[in-house]
Amino acid sequence: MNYKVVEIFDSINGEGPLAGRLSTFVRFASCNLRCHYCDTRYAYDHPQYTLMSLAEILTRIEEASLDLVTLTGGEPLATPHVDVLIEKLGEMGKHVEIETNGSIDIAPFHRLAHRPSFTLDYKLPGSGMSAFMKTENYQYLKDGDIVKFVCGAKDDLEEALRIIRIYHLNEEDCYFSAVFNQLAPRDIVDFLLAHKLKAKVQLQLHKYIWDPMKRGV
Ligand SMILES: C[S@@+](CC[C@H](N)C(=O)[O-])C[C@H]1O[C@@H](n2cnc3c(N)ncnc32)[C@H](O)[C@@H]1O
Ligand SMILES: Nc1nc2[nH]cc(C(=O)O)c2c(=O)[nH]1
Ligand code: SF4
Ligand SMILES: [Mg+2]
Repeated sequence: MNYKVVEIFDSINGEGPLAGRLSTFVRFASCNLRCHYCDTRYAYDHPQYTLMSLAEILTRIEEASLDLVTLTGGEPLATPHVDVLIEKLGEMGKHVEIETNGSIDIAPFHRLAHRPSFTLDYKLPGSGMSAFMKTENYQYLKDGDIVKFVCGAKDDLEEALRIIRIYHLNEEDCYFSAVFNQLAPRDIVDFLLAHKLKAKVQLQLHKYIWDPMKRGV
C-alpha cells in the first residue's frame, strides 16, 4: 500500500478552526477538481511526488511529535487507502484534520472508528467548480468541523450566504476566506457586518508569515 506524497512538513496550521496550531502536513498528489484560483497546482499538474508506504508516513509523523496532523492535497479524500492512514493516526493518538473540496462523499470517513475533523469547502462560482458540490455532506457535520467559503468577488459572498441559508448551516461553523490577492479581506468584514453574520473571517496565516508562493510551510 503506497501513497503518492508531494510533501510532508511541520508548520503552523494557517487555516481553519485550528489556525495557529502546530501540525504535521501531508500533501497528497492529484485532484478531481480544477479551481480557477488554486494555489497548489503543483500537487496535480505534472506533480513531483514520492511513493511512500504507510509505515514510512507514520514514522515521519511520529518523529515530528506533534499531536495534530493535517491531510491535504490535491484532494486527500480521493487518495486510495487514506482511510487506513486516518485510522492508524487515530490509534497513535493524533488529531487528524482533513482539508476536502466538497465534491467527495465524507460519509465513509465520518463512520471511521477514529473520525477525523473536516474543513469542508463549498466551491463558489468564482472557482468554476460549484456543479460538483455534494451538499448531502452537511448531514454528517459534527462539532469541530467547519464549512469554508473561499470568495473571489462580491458575488461569491452573496452565494455563500445563500448556501448557508438554504442548508441551514450553523453560521459559527462557517469560515469566509479570500482568494489570496483577489478579494480584499476588508470586503468580507463589511459583508459580515452588513448581514450581522456570525461566520468567521479566515486569512491564510502562512502567506503572511512566509513568502506566499513558498511551498512546504
Ligand atoms: C489547496 S486546497 C487542498 C484541499 C482540497 N483540495 C480543498 O480544496 O479543500 C486547501 C485549501 O486552500 C484553499 N485555497 C486554494 N487556493 C487558494 C487561494 N488562491 N486563496 C485562498 N485559498 C485558497 C482551498 O479552497 C482549500 O480550502
Ligand atoms: N501552513 C499551512 N497551513 C495550511 N492549512 C491548510 C493548508 C492546505 O494547503 O491545505 C495549509 C498550508 O499549505 N500551509
Ligand atoms: S479542489 Fe483544492 S487542490 Fe483541487 S483545484 Fe480546488 S483548491 Fe486546488
Ligand atoms: Mg495551502
